[in-house]
Amino acid sequence: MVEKIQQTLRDSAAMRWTVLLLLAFAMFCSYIFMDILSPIKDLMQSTRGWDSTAFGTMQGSETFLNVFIFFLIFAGIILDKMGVRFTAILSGVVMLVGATINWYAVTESFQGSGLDTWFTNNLNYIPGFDELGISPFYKGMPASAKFAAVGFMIFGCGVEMAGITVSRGIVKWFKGREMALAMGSEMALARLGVASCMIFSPVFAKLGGNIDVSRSVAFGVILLLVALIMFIVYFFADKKLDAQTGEAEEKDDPFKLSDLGKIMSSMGFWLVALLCVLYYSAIFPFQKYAVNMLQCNLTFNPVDPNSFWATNTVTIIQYCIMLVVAAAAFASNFSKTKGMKYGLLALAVVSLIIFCYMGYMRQSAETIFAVFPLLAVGITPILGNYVDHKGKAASMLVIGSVLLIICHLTFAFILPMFQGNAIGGVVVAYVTILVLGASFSLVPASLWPSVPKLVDSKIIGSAYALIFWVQNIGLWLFPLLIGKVLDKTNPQLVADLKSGIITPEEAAISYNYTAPLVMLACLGGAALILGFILKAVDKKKGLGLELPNIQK
Ligand SMILES: C[C@H](N)C(=O)N[C@@H](CCCCN)C(=O)O
Repeated sequence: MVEKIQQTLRDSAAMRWTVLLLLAFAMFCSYIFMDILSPIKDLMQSTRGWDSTAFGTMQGSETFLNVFIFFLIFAGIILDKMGVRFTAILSGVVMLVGATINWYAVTESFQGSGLDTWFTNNLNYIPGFDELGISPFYKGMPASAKFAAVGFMIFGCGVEMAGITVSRGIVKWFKGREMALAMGSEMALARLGVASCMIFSPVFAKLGGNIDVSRSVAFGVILLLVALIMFIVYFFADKKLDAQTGEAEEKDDPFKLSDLGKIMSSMGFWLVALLCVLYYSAIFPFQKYAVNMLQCNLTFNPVDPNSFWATNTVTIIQYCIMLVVAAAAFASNFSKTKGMKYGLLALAVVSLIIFCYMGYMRQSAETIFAVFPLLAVGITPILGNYVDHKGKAASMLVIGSVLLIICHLTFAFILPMFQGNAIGGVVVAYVTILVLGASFSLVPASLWPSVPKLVDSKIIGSAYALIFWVQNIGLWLFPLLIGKVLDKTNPQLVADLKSGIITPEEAAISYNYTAPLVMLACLGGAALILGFILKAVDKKKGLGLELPNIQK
């Protein structure tokens, strides 16, 4: 019996974790591309003429096909019918195709091309969608932003498909083993991707002293090629596993439309799905504007371009320190002795302080914001472990929502008070970003492992597809809304920009972000109310959300 169990690939811890590394690294690359333009919003405005509405519409287009053409629901069906390895490769190809289109749209070669002319004159109106104000294009949107939106829509189909596929892949390889830790680790690596893109995207855009935003996107495209290679390697490992087990597990529970009905009749599922859309709408769309929000609210003293702090060597040193923070915090999860655990945590904290100091010395918003996903890298697996052994997932959702509200209100009302105070502003920004990072660990670490408690295990794939679909509605709407609210609440700035009183460069860093931030805090408020309702429903119906995943 023992001999038979040890014959399969997933029974080897090394093989299992290697497979996880392949999947997680593919997601790391995908998350880099997802936010590749976020830290260079100002450059998109100054070099490509994308105002906040154009930027927000383009960023929001990522989820358009998933939401309105129900691609995510089809992705769930494809996943259940065709299996994890086929869908993984398909999602990798779709991401790469979309990203390549997105890259071409922001290159110099696109400017003045036939496609540029065509997109300038067309796609100004999508019948049906336009009347509802939900079109991913609008009259006057720069052609490069429209074509980039087409690419980003396709990429969005691939990346969300990859998200549910990777979750199911992890279940396939880790079920009955360290599944929560594996999921937490995968999310941690994805967060490291976001931190990496915050640091490297502006570096590539400004490489060699001349600005070219397409270089950053090209960097993202190359990484997506690497992601595809990871999925191809995974394909062979997964095929070998199926050959060993003699089963095609992914086909055991085929997707049926009636499954959707079963999921939809679960109140707990809806509360979690709604909480998910509200919470994530206040995080991911914010991430796309956060760097610009800091540029607009903090006073940066220009760093001498010839100084040590302006060199790319510092970027690389800072990135290495970031890796030390992440690795030390992550490794502390596995340390056998208390001394080792606290030693690693102390190393993580000291490295984090050095990282923050370097961010301050570099006087750049993107390196300051890079600390946000970093904290999540370190503590998401720790919190996942906590949920596994101690439970309290619903309480963690509530605490995460409270922290979210506090952070957005601090950005809206307290940070602007420090304008002109270079050190005070950066300190408030760092503390708030770190607290937001803690919130972004509490919620994902407790939300995703709660889903299996709410629906039958046979329909978990469809449940993830449905929850992603609901969440994507918010991820589509809110980047767009933030952009629109920004332009509407800064009428003087928009008028001055139009009449040439201020340059696009000046305009790009002069927005007042109060209104969008209050809007995001309200989302947190709604998530908090749902969190309390969920806690009450959990208590009444005994959903088990506060119980540990691993029962002793
Ligand atoms: C954006 C995406 N739909 C999402 O929700 N991502 C989650 C992770 C979901 C679990 C993936 N294996 C996130 O917190 O990044």
